[in-house]
Formats: sequence, structure tokens, C-alpha cells
Amino acid sequence: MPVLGHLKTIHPCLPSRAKTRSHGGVPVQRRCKGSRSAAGDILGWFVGPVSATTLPTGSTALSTAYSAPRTRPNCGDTYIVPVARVHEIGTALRLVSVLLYAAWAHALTEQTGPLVHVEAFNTHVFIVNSLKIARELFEKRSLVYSSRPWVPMFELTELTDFVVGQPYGEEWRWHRRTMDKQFRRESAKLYRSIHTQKIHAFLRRLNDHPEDFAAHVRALPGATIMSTVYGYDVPEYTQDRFIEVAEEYNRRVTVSFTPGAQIVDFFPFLRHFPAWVPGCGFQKSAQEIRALKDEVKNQPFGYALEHKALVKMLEEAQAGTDDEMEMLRRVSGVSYSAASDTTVSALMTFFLAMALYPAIQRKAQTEIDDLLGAPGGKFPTFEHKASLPYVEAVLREVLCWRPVLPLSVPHATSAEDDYGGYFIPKETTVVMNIWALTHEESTYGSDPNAFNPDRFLKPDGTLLEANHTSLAFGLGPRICPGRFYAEDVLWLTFVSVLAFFDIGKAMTTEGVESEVDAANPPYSDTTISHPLPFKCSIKPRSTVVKDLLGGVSLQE
Ligand code: HEM
Repeated sequence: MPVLGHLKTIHPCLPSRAKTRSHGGVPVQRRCKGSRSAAGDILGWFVGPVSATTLPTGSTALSTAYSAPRTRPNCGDTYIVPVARVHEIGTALRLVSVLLYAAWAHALTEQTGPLVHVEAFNTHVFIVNSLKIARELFEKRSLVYSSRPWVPMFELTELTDFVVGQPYGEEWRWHRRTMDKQFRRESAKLYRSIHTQKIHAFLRRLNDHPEDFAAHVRALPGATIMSTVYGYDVPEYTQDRFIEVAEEYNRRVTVSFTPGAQIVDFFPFLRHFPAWVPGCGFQKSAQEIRALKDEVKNQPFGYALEHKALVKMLEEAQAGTDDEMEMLRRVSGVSYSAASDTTVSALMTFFLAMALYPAIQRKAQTEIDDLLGAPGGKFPTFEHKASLPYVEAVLREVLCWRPVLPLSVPHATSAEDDYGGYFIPKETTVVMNIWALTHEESTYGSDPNAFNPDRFLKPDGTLLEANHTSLAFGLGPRICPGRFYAEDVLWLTFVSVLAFFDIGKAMTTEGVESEVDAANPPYSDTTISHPLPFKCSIKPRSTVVKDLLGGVSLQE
């Protein structure tokens, strides 16, 4: 079989300029003595840098790699990986994408160095695995490290309409200021009555149909954000056009932007070719995504203006110029995409963790019961937040144990830089490995892989000062603007579910608890990582709870 390409992973530290040859301004390292020939079997190749078991399936690449034991590669080794035994180019490109993920996954383990360089098809990616370096690059040197990589599919699908895809510069600043204004800590508090209303409706659905908990979880963040941004109430239990389009947009964007998923990612000149040219089917896909994006941006915004919804963000739109109106359309348009899937992931991790760690669930419930009385007596509210440190610790641990975006959203350099004597060229992709940062033993203790909220508490049960949660939202000027909002939705959902329900492992048909590996439950290897579908048992904690939630009137 022909060899179609090479993927090099360089482990685990960057070469200094003095020690390496330079190729196109980028350091090149010596080849590892143990490298095998280009005719090698692809599985055989990965015995070295990446676990062989991660490769053929792809879908389990990250989760497998988290646990796969492996030996530490020698500092400075270069692994040349042949992409062989591949029958057609599409498969080859997908495979390269899997290889990239697998290489990144490898970087997730503590055996690698604090900074890893991966190169594929002349694309250079630096992965930051240490909090110290992350703070240095993304915070102290934020002028250089706050842009986004240029990806042909971003351009073709006009992702740069949205703040998340915009390069660092004036337009991004303008969008970002508006976003920050609407979602900063104080503003986020204004949306708490919306959260309360939507979360109470969610509890009622959970009570009525616990077996459909995943569907209820999926609906909740969308309902809160649509109400917050557009004053639009998503109808319950029925198909909704705004939600359908936004979900379809999210799905298409996720699939299309998997690294290497499109041939145009490797051969950018193809973006100038029309869709009918063989191999340019990505053009049709890009056109469909553009149409969905326009719908996401325009339709609910039109609704809000038509109904004169006095939503905070849109108050300014009434008197805005055309440019300001377009900016508001975009800023509100990105909110659903950014808020929904991310929050769903964290909510699902919560249900999973509670099913897997019953003692922790009991401890949180005891704290709540001590404050509110017997289950079903009272609804928890934001007023109770400061008195429930253990619940807050559960929230922090959910976000750190299985970070929603394990590799964040890629950054890019807007100028060349030297770090620790190593050269990082302009327009290099730089990935903040949130997973590695939230599993650093020096910060999180000796067993960072266990679900253990106590790591955020002092011996007297009060919370540690440092807000570790924020790492799950990134660092520096591109830190998630929706973090306060998201934390509010998550906190009230967690505390309410714990107050009213017991979550346990699902029973098999034989009546025994189904087995899940508590230390390493399977997750998807997508940019936003989700627990793979699982079942659990959800039961009201008392008949009082059942009656309370079954009642027609729910507290606002
Ligand atoms: C659990 C929920 C969430 C998590 C874990 C999360 C995490 C993140 C992360 C890691 C980034 C990338 C930061 C970077 O590039 O360094 C990000 C960006 C972003 N998030 Fe969130 N997010 C969540 C919810 C939300 C919500 C609710 C909103 C809006 C209301 C939001 C809006 C955004 C936007 C607009 C960006 C792009 C910022 C920029 O490029 O300047 N996110 N988020």
C-alpha cells in the first residue's frame, strides 16, 4: 500500500534553537533511533508515542488514552508515523485527524513534558500542559497568544461572524466588550429568575419521566439561554424551529471542524474551487452551514425585535446603527451555540459522577438537608449558595474532573515569540490542555483522577480561596465570557437535583447494578467532550418531593 503522508509528534519538550536544525523557521529535531521504517504496520508504529489501542476506533481515542499505561518517551525524540494501509484519501485524512487527537491525548498524561510540539503536514501545534506556562503565555503574554488559527473551513462557513472564531483585533474586542457586559458577574445575577423558572420546569420533567433524563438535560441550557437573550420561551415537549436549527448548526460545525475532517484543511487552495470539482464536496457542506448560521443569527433576533422583548442585551438594539445591529445579531447568535452543548456536557458529568460516587452524593444531600430541612420542604435558591460549600466543591470538581473542553478552543500567535529559549513562530496554533491543568498533582493532590470534591475544601469544611473552576473556562482575554452565567445554571441545577432526587446506577435486566469504571468512564473525543450515553436511576427522595414537583404551580 502506498504511504500517503507522515505525521510527526515531537516529545515531550521543545528543542532549543541552538540544538536543532531549522526548517521554514520551525525547529526540527533528530529522528528517534528507535524509529521504524516507513513500511511498518500502522498499529506497530504507535507502540511508541501513542497507545496502539487508541487508533482504530477513533471515537474512544481520548478516553482510552487517559488511562493507557505507557512509558515516557525520551525528551527530544521525534516519531515519524507513516499513514499506510489506507485505501482512499478521505480515510487517510480522517485517520490523520485521529492521529492528531491521539497525539494530543498522549500529551494529556502526566508523563509528558509541560510543552509539547506536534507537527502534521507542515501545521505546527504547541500543547501547553502546565499551569505555570499557561499563565505565562495566555495571561502575561496575552497580546501574542490570544488569536485564533486560520482554518479554511472557518472562512468558508463564516465562523468569523462569531466572537469565538474571530482573530485577535478590533472587531473581536468590539464583540467581546458587548458579550462581557451582558454576562459579567453582576449582569449574570440578573438572569437568575430565568434560571429558577427553567430549572423548576426541568425538575418537574425529571419527576414525570426520569428515564428521559438525558433529553431533559439537553433541553435545559437551550431554554435558559433563549429566554435570556431573546425573551423567547421554548415550548416544552414539542419541536421548536429555533432550537432545531441551532442544534443542527452546532452538529454540523462540530463535525466539519474536527481537525483534518475536510480535505481543504490540508490543501487550502481547494477553497477556491467550486463544489462540482471532484473532492470539493466540502463547498456544499460549507454553503449549508452558512445558511444555518444565518438562520441562527437572524430568526430569533427577528422574533425578539418583533415582540419588543425587553431583554437586556437587545435594549441597545432599538437605537443602534446598522453595524451595531449586525454586531448584536452576531453576539446573541453565538450565545446558544456556546452555551448549550457545553452546559449539557457538565450536567451529564454531574449525573454520571453522582451515580458512580454515592457517598459523595449523600454528603452533599446531608449538607442541603441540614440547611433546608427534610427533602421536599423547600426549594433551594441562590440565597443558600454561600451556606453550601460542599455543593460548591461538587461543582468545581465536576468542571475539573472531566473538563467540558479538554483542549479548550485553539489559540494562535499573532507574532513570533521566544519562550524559555525556544522559538514559536507567528500564526502557530497553541492549545491549552485544560485536562492536564485540572489534573496537576501539585494543585489537585495525589489522585487527580478520582472524583473528590474535598480537594477544594479546607479541613474545617470551608472553601479554599482559589477558584479552580475558572481553569475549565480558559485563561487570559479569551476566557469564556459566559462562565458566571454557566456556573449559576449548573449550581442551581445540581443543588435542586440533590435536594429532591437520589441518583444511582441503572439496574440490568437481571436486577443488578450495571458496572461502569468509576475512575475512567468513557467520554467522546469531540472538542466538547461528553460522557458516552449511559443510564442511571433517578428517584424522588420522598413522597413529599413527588407531590411537590407533581403540583401545577412551580416557584419562580
Ligand atoms: C459549562 C459551560 C461552559 C464551559 C465549560 C465553557 C468553556 C469555554 C472555554 C474553555 C472557552 C475557550 C476559551 C479560550 O479560548 O481560551 C470558551 C469560550 C467561549 N464561551 Fe464558554 N463555556 C461554557 C459556557 C458558556 C456560556 C453559557 C456562554 C454564553 C452565554 C459561553 C460563551 C463563550 C464564548 C462567546 C466564547 C468565545 C470567547 C472568545 O473567543 O473570546 N460559554 N468557553
